Amino acid sequence: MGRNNKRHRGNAKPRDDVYRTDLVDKASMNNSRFENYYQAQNIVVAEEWEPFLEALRTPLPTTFRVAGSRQTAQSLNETLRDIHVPALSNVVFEEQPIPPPVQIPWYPDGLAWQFNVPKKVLRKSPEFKGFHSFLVFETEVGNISRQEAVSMLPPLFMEVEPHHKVMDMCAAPGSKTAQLLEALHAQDTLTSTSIPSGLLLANDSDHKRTHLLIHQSARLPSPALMVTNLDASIYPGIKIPSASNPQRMETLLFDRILCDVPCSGDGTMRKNLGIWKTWQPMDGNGLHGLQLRILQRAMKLLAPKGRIVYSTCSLNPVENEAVIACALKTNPDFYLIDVSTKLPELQRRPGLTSWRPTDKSLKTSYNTYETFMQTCTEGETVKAKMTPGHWPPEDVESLNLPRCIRVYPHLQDTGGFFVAVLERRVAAPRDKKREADEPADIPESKKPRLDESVKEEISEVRASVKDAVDTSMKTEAPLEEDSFPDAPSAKPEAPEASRSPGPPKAGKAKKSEGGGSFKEHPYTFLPSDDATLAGCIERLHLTPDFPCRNVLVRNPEGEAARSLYIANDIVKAVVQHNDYNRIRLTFAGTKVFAKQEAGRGVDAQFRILGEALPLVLPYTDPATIIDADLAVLLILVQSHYPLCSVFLDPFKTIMNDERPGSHIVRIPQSESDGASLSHDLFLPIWKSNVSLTLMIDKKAKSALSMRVFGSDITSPVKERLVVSADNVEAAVETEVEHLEGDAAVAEDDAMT
Ligand SMILES: C[S@@+](CC[C@H](N)C(=O)[O-])C[C@H]1O[C@@H](n2cnc3c(N)ncnc32)[C@H](O)[C@@H]1O
Repeated sequence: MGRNNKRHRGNAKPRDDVYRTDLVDKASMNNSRFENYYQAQNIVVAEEWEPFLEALRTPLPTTFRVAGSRQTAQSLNETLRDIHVPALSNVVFEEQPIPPPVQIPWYPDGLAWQFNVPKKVLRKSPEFKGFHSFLVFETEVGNISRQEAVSMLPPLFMEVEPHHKVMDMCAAPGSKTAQLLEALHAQDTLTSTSIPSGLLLANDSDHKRTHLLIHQSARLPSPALMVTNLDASIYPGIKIPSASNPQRMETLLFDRILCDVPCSGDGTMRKNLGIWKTWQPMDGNGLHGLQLRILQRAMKLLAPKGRIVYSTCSLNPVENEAVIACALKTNPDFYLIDVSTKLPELQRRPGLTSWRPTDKSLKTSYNTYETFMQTCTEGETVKAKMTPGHWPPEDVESLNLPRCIRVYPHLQDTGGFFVAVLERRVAAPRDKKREADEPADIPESKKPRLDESVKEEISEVRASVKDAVDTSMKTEAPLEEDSFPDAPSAKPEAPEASRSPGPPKAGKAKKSEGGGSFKEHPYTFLPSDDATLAGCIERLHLTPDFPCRNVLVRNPEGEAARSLYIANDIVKAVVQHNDYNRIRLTFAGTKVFAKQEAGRGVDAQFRILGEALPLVLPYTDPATIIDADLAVLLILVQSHYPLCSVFLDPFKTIMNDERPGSHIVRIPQSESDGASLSHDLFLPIWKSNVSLTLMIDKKAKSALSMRVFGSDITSPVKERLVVSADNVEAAVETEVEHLEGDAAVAEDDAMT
């Protein structure tokens, strides 16, 4: 977003309105610097130039994807295809036909969609209004993710498998992290393990943004997730015990690394209109150094035969092909993979082999670094940002740069994007491990010999480290990406600097960028015979194969007090063998159990968190799962604390006989009285002395209600029980229990 980007707060017009391209005059979407620069680069052939510019000036469609690895994904997609799309197929608004949503042709299994409907239609057309509410609800519970189409590409090229060790170097706010997590969990079913053996380490140098990322990722709770807050360009080696000899420590190398680096973001102009006004070539020139250092660090951390995906939402070759070329030249055991047959429906253009950087003066673009230098007088500050690496190397043809992918707005009505997929040839693991271990400042004597131009590049890069850090916030994924127009905010207030891609900040590097004070609670794994844990396992009917040695707590005392988390073996190994302050570990694993007051005369005990149920279910004794039906579900969804006595038998008798505490109910796939459930549903409930509660949050309850009963039938506020003469005592008891219970949950939430 441009320098003059205004922030919108309080009663000001919401950002979404201001930045809608259909509300901004097309005539103001001009920038001769931009046009001259990109014409000089020949980024598209002459006949495509006008369609390219025209597409850039047209509103970007709304795009979303159905979250892939959830049990509900397929049936939700069917609901979209078979119910919503037909219902939206003949909508006419103010005498204009409005096209229904369509599937994005290249996205696997048809799980990604797009539609292009003005906000007015979403608000006023009854058909689209209903569809919009459906999207908002399903987004809030994590079944749908609003994401720009092109931003869905990098994770697809990663080809992540559940056993992979994956790193997302610049991860916040986390839309791609969520996709990577889904891929790690791709094999989840309710009968197989829900704990992948792999790892996803998501990192971002902005501390506040790492918390947004954690919030986003909570939609797919994963014991395989870790979040750190470091500068990716100097990411330290992480120690884990060697697989062959657990007494020996080795450096963790990753099978897959995503470098979705900070960039100038001119591929997002259809959405971030401020860029039209402010674009200038130094935006990209200034970021090249940081982008290169992040990619080079990723190369050091990659396992032999591993894969790196480098991506930007910039069209600028200086931020794209130039970075790839420099990185390949300094790391000859890497090469660009030919991915031309992957996602065959994706229309793309090849990477460039020639480009002509220019500087602030914009007088001309220059063929070579040498010509550029000849035009500069000594001491011109602008030179500091231009290095030989900004230009194509002499042997550019040998690097296979056309294997990079360029996506342009006019090809398939998307944003502009760049992706390169790099693989490491097999190399001696010993050397690779040592390189990975070394931080950025490798002693001169140990450095591999480099040719002169590369040496010069590196010294320039080092000289501009501070500068690059200042500019690193230039483009961050805009945070509204995750919600639909008019949707209530589902996330904490975003930090000011991250609301939109902003201009480089002058002055010192921000404290939060991987260097300031770090105040997170430590991570303590409980002994598997911990008495509280054993009690929890017994009460929740967990099977002996439940991985109790992987349960951790996060409080200064290291006690099983209010919340229990679970992390898989590799996350545990990283936590136990690395100082969490050094790697600025902000999050590890996922919360599965929380303590809850049980009511009068019953001890507080742990309950299963609704969102963690898919994780815990494979470890639950099936004989203890209580059968219910759509009539039971209707009452649980409609009321907050229905008395056991309001249900019909056999459910009523079963629940009356159950002890107070956490239980799981199963509602089989069925249809009745207009309600329809397309697959078996498992839900956590809580039994107090005399009543039941469905233990999922309000939004999840509403989304469930819409899905099964066709509308939101949940009670807007806590209803008071209708008290008749024969249930007055029970009703009073229920109210007291829930007041106690609510207080405990509120306290618990505040603690975690
Ligand atoms: C393009 S955004 C990433 C978007 C993210 N991958 C997603 O899909 O939601 C770039 C991110 O890089 C982060 N960043 C900037 N400089 C960094 C550095 N030196 N190390 C790590 N992260 C950095 C920014 O805070 C920003 O969140």
